[in-house]
Amino acid sequence: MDGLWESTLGRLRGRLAEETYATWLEPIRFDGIEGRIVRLRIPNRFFADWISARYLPDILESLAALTGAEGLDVSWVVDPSLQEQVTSAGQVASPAVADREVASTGVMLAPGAMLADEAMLSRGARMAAAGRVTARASRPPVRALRAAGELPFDVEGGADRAPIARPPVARSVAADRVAPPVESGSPVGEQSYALNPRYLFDNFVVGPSNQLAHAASIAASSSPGKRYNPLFIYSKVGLGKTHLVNAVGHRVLEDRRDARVLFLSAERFTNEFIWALQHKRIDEFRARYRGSCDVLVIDDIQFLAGREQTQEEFFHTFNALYHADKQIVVTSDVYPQHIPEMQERLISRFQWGLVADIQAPELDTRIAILRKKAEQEQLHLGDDVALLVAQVVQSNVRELEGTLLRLAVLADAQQRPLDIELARMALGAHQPKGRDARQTSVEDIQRAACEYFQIGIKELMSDRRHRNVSLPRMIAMYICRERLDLSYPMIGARFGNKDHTTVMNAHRKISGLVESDERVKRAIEVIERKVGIS
Ligand SMILES: Nc1ncnc2c1ncn2[C@@H]1O[C@H](COP(=O)(O)OP(=O)(O)OP(=O)(O)O)[C@@H](O)[C@H]1O
Repeated sequence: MDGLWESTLGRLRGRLAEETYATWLEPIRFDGIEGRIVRLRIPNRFFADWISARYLPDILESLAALTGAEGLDVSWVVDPSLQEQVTSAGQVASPAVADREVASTGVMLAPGAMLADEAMLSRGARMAAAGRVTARASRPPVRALRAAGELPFDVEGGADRAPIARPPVARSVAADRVAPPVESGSPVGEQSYALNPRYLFDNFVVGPSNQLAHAASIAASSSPGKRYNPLFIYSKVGLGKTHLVNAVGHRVLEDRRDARVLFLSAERFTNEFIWALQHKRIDEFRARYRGSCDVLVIDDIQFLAGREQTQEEFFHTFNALYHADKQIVVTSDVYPQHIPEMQERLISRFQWGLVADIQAPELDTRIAILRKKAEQEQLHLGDDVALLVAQVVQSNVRELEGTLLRLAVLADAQQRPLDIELARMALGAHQPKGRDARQTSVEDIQRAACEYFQIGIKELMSDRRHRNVSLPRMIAMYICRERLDLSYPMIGARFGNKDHTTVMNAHRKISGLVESDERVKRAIEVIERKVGIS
């Protein structure tokens, strides 16, 4: 368990100032995971809000990647004995009082708020970490945070009536205790702190499955607001939408350091909107999203489904930005028309610019992603292990990365190299066995066939009857029929809408040749081996 927590912290450590790390992360005690609940002990309640606002998504993401658990949530336990560690980091504290009083004043620090410069971490915040926040003393730190651009609004006025800071729910903020947003304020490009620093174009692997979305993202970021506005990217979960749109934000800031880039989830947009309404701060909210923003990136827009009032607000935000030539980037898990309970006028606006999808990556792209990830994590990854993992995990890049990291942790725990034996042992239960090739896709087979016969995918899909093309096509169809659980019409549809009789004929013909023609037999063997179903 300790190793798991250490690995999790290790991933955060490199990205934070040493002082920040020592102040906020070192004092946390990890008491394990029960079911989906991660048990964390903290010195005082302030930690719960602070960590939630800044580090919790990353912590949970790491834990999920390392353990394979999904939908993790946190249970916080205040343990005043940990206060010592905080104070020994250079603070003076009166812990128990502070903890009780922070809870009772209900001063709430923006769960989910955008990151302020860690290096600018205010003394007030550190005092709060050290428990020096009392009912009255809580105000200076909040003011200090505001001054440092870490809190947007004056939360002091409503402190008496403000909701009590409850243990936050990871990744979702209940609408009745939504967080105030962080205001822009000063330093150049400070809005970029909302962007995930790991999600760059440089470490995004491009393949046929994401080429269009990638190219459109590059174009949108090189001339924001001019081409592809809005840019709408959709895909199933874990295929790189968030990564790409973060990369757009980073690229815009690289080109123009003072650009105001706002990145947030639609959930957060909703929560801030409700908060602003409740606290009569709607003008500030609008100024932020309509007036002082050059690029607005909204992740997971489908979250607005059925939320009429927020959709209305977003509609006006969209119009204001669009007419001011500001870039809008939106992601979704489905095509605009398929988002349920979404206003027609929004759906049509989403299609004004460019709509690009990301498909599940092909085998080669999956392998390249694994290599890139291994390079980043400084893991030695043999070709055979990369191939095996890429064959086993096909439909979700997050899962692909998680599998690799789990193997690395396992190798570490067993003090042995991350080699094919270990990978086979660990992934054994998931390996395609014999003719069970559910993990292999038609596209994988098509690509492998094209590679073997040195023809292009377009030719394979075409109606050309020249033997150089028709033989590879028939062989690919034959393998699909033999190895995948697909009907003739289904296969035909995936080969450029061919009739099912074409597939039947191909299957019959190759079934005959496989016995008599060594070259055909060999081609089938090699292609099947390449896609992992030999
Ligand atoms: N082409 C790629 N190259 C490198 N890494 C990738 C690629 N695609 C996805 N990833 C990685 O996979 C993980 C999941 O990606 P991301 O969070 O962007 O997916 P998503 O589509 O936004 O998922 P969700 O729908 O769950 O929000 C991230 O760690 C991301 O860096």
